[in-house]
Amino acid sequence: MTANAQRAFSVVGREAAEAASAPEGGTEIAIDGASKTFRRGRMETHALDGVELTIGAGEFVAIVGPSGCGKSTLMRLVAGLLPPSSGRVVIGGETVDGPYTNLGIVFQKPILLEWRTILKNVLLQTEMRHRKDPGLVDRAKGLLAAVGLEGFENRFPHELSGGMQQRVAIVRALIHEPPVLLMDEPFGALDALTREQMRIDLEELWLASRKTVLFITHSIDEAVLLADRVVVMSPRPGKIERIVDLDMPRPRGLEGRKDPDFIAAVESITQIFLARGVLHGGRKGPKLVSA
Ligand SMILES: Nc1ncnc2c1ncn2[C@@H]1O[C@H](COP(=O)(O)OP(=O)(O)OP(=O)(O)O)[C@@H](O)[C@H]1O
Repeated sequence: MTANAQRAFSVVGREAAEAASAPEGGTEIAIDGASKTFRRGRMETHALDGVELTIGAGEFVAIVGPSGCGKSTLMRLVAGLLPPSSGRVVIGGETVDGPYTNLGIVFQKPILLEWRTILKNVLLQTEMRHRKDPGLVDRAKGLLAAVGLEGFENRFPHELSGGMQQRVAIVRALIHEPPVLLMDEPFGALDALTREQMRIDLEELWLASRKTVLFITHSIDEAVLLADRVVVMSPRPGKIERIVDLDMPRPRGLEGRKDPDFIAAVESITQIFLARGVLHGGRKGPKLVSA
């Protein structure tokens, strides 16, 4: 699958660019002082507080933070699915003021339509956008093959494992060649081995297409192995606590874990969570040091 994915994705990217003038690579995302407070009656939840972050075109940024710190809320602001209470999100120079469609989203659950085949689940994305570019079916098949699903095009979701279904969800998010990919805990529901493989495959897909990726995860390891920068968020109301730059060579694959920079980055993020009381070392665990 490894060499296959590279090949299929660069071919798919080239064909898409030729057929639909879709941009290769990503688009810059600027989050400009975004805050969000949810209100219901007299109840207020201050979910996000003044988040300031620019994600460069083609950059892979991961966000880690404790449960409830506003990670999904931030993603929904970027996608235009929620309006910020203050501040704004700008994608490719355009202020987001409603659902932003030139992106792909992958959630923790694949959310496939049981009555549609795998191929038709993927093509749903293009049907909703009224896209009729030539070669769409071939492109969908190429992407499915690139994620190891050749021969499953005419199967139904219940015939696939959880990991395979999540691969379909990733293909569905990529079929319209969006310059931006938002991923909210995409591997959170998978077993550890499948999750590891998905992580390796995602890095390859990204290397071949260089989309701008915003990736939310609870796993420090996953964030460090995948990202160019890891954004560490504070407990609610979520603020950016620290941004960790990662300059490890790619592809990081399985070997990435041996890199001294990986070990140092995981340690430094763990210390931030220990210092904030998000993690506890246990009796034999690491001592709490102030981060
Ligand atoms: N639609 C909503 N109405 C009211 N409160 C909400 C809404 N969506 C989220 N919240 C609240 O905002 C806060 C942040 O939620 P959010 O889902 O963004 O956190 P998260 O960091 O993604 O959490 P997790 O890691 O557990 O998925 C939480 O306190 C949540 O209860």
